[in-house]
Amino acid sequence: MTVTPVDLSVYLVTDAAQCEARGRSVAETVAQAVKGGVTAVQIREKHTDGGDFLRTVTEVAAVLPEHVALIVNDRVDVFLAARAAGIRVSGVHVGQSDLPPSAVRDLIGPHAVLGLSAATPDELRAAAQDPAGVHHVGIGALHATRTKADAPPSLGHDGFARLARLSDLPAVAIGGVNPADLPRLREAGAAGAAVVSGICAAQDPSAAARAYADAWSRVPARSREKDLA
Ligand SMILES: Cc1ncc(COP(=O)(O)OP(=O)(O)O)c(N)n1
Ligand SMILES: Cc1ncsc1CCOP(=O)(O)O
Ligand SMILES: [Mg+2]
Repeated sequence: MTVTPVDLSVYLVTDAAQCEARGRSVAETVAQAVKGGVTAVQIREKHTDGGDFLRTVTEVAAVLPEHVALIVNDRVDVFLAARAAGIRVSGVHVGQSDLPPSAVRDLIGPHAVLGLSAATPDELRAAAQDPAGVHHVGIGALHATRTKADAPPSLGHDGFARLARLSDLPAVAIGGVNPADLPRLREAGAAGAAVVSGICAAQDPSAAARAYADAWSRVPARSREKDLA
């Protein structure tokens, strides 16, 4: 696995319904959020057909600066179709009930980002040992969330830190993450925070993203070894 480094510190995961409820498309929301400091974007479409999903990925890619990773949730076929069409997509995020990481890696190749959800010690250890080369893990839910009905139970900060410590993979927290959580997450060695409603449902996605980016940068980066010792 030789993946280009990705900044996951302020990781926006999109929700079309939340964006539309604010009168914006997903791409408009992403464009505003990037101005506020979002560093990575995942397109998550749970109720959309393949064609519309691909259109959204295409629209988002068109507004995304080169340095911001674009990750596709669940749909390896949409990632492959986008890449085949010459759209800059960085990788795929899958969960425990999606295609297994090894199958995804075979399809996306050695250079694409592969994110995997993990919510238990066994899932964390398996991710770390997976020869497919999982690039990072999404650990959640940090707090209760209304965005995902079947989200795993809340871990809280202590639970997140305990899980993150079990592997050397970069770990992002997800689920009800607010800007106030970011200093504690960074101190626990997190690579970042994945956020849906905190940005998609915000009146001003740029200001919301800036609040996350500022909160992240308030805590100096420390070596992961030191953080997790
Ligand atoms: C960064 C990140 N972490 C976790 C998830 C959740 O993925 P999954 O468990 O597959 O659930 P769905 O998002 O597919 O409903 C994620 N999407 N991103
Ligand atoms: C996709 C996902 N996976 C675990 S919790 C969650 C939803 C997080 O959404 P929000 O940031 O609005 O709580
Ligand atoms: Mg999934």
